[in-house]
Amino acid sequence: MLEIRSAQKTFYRGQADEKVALDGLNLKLGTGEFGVVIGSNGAGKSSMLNAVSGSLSLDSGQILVNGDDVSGLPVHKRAMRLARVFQDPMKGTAASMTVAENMLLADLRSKKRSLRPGLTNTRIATYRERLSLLGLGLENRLDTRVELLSGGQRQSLSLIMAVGGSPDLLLLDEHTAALDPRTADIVMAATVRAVEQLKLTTLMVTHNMQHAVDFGHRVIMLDAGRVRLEIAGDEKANITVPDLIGHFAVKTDRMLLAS
Ligand SMILES: Nc1ncnc2c1ncn2[C@@H]1O[C@H](COP(=O)(O)OP(=O)(O)OP(=O)(O)O)[C@@H](O)[C@H]1O
Repeated sequence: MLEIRSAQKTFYRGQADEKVALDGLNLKLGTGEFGVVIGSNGAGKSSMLNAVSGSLSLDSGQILVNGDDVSGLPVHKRAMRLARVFQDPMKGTAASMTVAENMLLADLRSKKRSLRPGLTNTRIATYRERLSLLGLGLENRLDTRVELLSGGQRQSLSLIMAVGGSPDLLLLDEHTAALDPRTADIVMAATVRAVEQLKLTTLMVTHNMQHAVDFGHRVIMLDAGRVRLEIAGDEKANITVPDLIGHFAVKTDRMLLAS
């Protein structure tokens, strides 16, 4: 469960280039719920994910994960409960380490630091099984250094590493945006499978309106640092890409009228 309460963040407050990134943002996501976040450039999507993961400190407001207020916790403490996959396939994995070593690193992230078992046969078997879900043959490349993988393979590995520890919250930050369409489909299919199987509470930011239509339980549209629109249930099931784009257009028309 995720709850964002009255999140406020202003960059360069009081200066000529003051930017309000989050303006009293409120959002609730139930356990196992998959929310898809859309919004124009500068709407506050990344700031929201950064505030949840702890890399951006709020001016005021709270972030609760499964009812616990994590607002004061640094990134590394929150990382034991949250997993995040970034847009850049190079970001989520350690290039000079092998696939298996990366999987082990991800496993240890959510464990107490005193417990440091190595790459045991049991672990290797588990990693093979997890990776085989992708259908990319990565389960046969456990000893390959990650820098030798393609961007799509690396991103798929990042996803499997992120969901491996069944995090309380999964943050997907345009995680398929840098991939070719076929690989993006593979990563999205693996995402949906993992989210459903593990009942992960998930927040996915995307600029891909087809993905917003096809995936998730709820579309959350941000605008100027707040939630402007939420679409769920039957409305979500029946929404089309032009409908969604129409919501962006309304904003543009309003802005034109105001100018
Ligand atoms: N580190 C920063 N310093 C100054 N201003 C920032 C910073 N990060 C974000 N902003 C500003 O905060 C506002 C929200 O930005 P944010 O990156 O959260 O939007 P976004 O919805 O993720 O946009 P995009 O779709 O372009 O990634 C913007 O006006 C942006 O210029």
